[in-house]
Amino acid sequence: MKRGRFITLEGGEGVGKSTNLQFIRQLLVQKQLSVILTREPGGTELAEKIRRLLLEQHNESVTPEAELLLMFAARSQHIHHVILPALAQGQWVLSDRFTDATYAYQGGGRQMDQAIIAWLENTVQGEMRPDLTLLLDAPVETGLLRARQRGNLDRFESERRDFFERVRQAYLARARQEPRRYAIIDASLPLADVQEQIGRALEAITS
Ligand SMILES: Nc1ncnc2c1ncn2[C@@H]1O[C@H](COP(=O)(O)OP(=O)(O)OP(=O)(O)O)[C@@H](O)[C@H]1O
Ligand SMILES: Cc1cn([C@H]2C[C@H](O)[C@@H](COP(=O)(O)O)O2)c(=O)[nH]c1=O
Repeated sequence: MKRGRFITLEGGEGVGKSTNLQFIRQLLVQKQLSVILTREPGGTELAEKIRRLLLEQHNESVTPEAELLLMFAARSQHIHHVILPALAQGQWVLSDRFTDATYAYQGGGRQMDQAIIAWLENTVQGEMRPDLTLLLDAPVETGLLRARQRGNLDRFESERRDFFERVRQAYLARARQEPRRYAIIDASLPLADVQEQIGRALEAITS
């Protein structure tokens, strides 16, 4: 059986990942592809519990190292119980965030050493990497305004603006380093224009 493809959707807070995940699913289904939607941190029962620990506010501060290790603990469960089995069955896997988010949030936002992230990436994932990554990029203020309209802020959404500026720049730097895997989508435009760009980016991988 032909192995499925692994597509990830990345970007800062409120840039429209959840909204466009459904749109991408429809595009792939129209092409007769079998698709599963998933997310990080999360995607399995245990990984979703870790997600709750990561996103909720705590009375004690969370160290950057604890945060980083929890991200990769959840990722290991997700890869072995969901992503790899689905790809082996020929399904296409569409994930709302993956390891590029770790480089952006823990590497860029928290300013952790990229070499440590790369070591964890290689240890947990081996050679497994996404086939295509769509980076929804918008000015920090645009995304935060959209996200904050939803109400309650989680532990990440409560960060300061300079944190999100570093996240955005880290994402853009990675996208420029790996232009064959990444498509940068201007997510500040109206939804129809965003989806036109996404449709074009998917053409190459689906045709
Ligand atoms: N291009 C767009 N123009 C205007 N509003 C948009 C656009 N895309 C999404 N939105 C709106 O912005 C809000 C945030 O979108 P969405 O939840 O899809 O973002 P997200 O990236 O998944 O957010 P988060 O990372 O915080 O979970 C929603 O209310 C959505 O309807
Ligand atoms: C995978 C991953 C995620 N994060 C952060 C980014 C977001 O603030 C939350 C996830 O919530 P959302 O609904 O997807 O916005 O987690 C991170 O810091 N590092 C990661 O590797």
